[in-house]
Amino acid sequence: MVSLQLQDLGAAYGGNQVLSGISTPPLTGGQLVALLGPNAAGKSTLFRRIFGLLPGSGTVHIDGTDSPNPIAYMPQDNGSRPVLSVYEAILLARMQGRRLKVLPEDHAEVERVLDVLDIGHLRSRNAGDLSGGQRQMIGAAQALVQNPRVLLMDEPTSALDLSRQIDMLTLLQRLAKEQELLIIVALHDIGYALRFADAAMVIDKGRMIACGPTAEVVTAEMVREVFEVEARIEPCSKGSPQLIVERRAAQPSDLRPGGML
Ligand SMILES: Nc1ncnc2c1ncn2[C@@H]1O[C@H](COP(=O)(O)OP(=O)(O)OP(=O)(O)O)[C@@H](O)[C@H]1O
Repeated sequence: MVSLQLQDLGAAYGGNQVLSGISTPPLTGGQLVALLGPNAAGKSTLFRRIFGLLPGSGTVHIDGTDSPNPIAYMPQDNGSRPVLSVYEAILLARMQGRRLKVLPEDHAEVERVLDVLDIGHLRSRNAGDLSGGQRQMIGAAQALVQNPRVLLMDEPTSALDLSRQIDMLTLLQRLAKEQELLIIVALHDIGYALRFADAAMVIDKGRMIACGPTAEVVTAEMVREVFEVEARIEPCSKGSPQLIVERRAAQPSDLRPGGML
């Protein structure tokens, strides 16, 4: 089974150090892992560093696979290629790092992901003419069609409506289990992390705060410290944990004369 371990990763843009000392225990396939952190914490940068788009210190270890391209990365905004149809854009993603000749199995894979994501009706549309949510679904298709063992997805639900958010996270949870993939999703919705993720990584100001089983990592204390919000985590009537946000946590600056309190 695939496993990914980060050791002391760092990354910088120019002279600006954005990530440092990011380490994890081995994260094994079969799990959906939520990557959590406030705006500008370094989540996208961490994905770029793991995927090899950014140089930096430290090591990314991948074991348990002989795939030449074990990792796929879905960026926050996959941009658009107005000259391609949706089908062609997904096929192009499939061929990256493979070979020049398109084989029947490549077309079969494109058909498979169109079907899995229920976006077959978009196949002939111009990839540049899609809505934000449709573009996000195409981005997911472009990552899945590469048949990765490790899938990094940067806020894959941010542009989706409520039912599609649930569909997407349910699908990722199922794919992780059925195909023993390691799927890491950056999320802003901590409630979704509690509901869907087996494990969670929390980063803040470019540092790893916690990494482990979701129930151990996502606590009211962590939410207060990292997200500056007072919240409770309580089981809903069906027994699953949910986040109940009460208010913004008081900050030292709020206590100064003229501050919020
Ligand atoms: N291409 C870049 N050049 C210079 N600085 C960058 C670049 N991309 C990101 N940064 C900076 O790196 C820091 C981390 O950004 P990053 O996009 O990784 O955060 P994030 O956790 O994904 O944020 P968000 O939740 O807002 O998407 C920020 O201070 C950001 O301004």
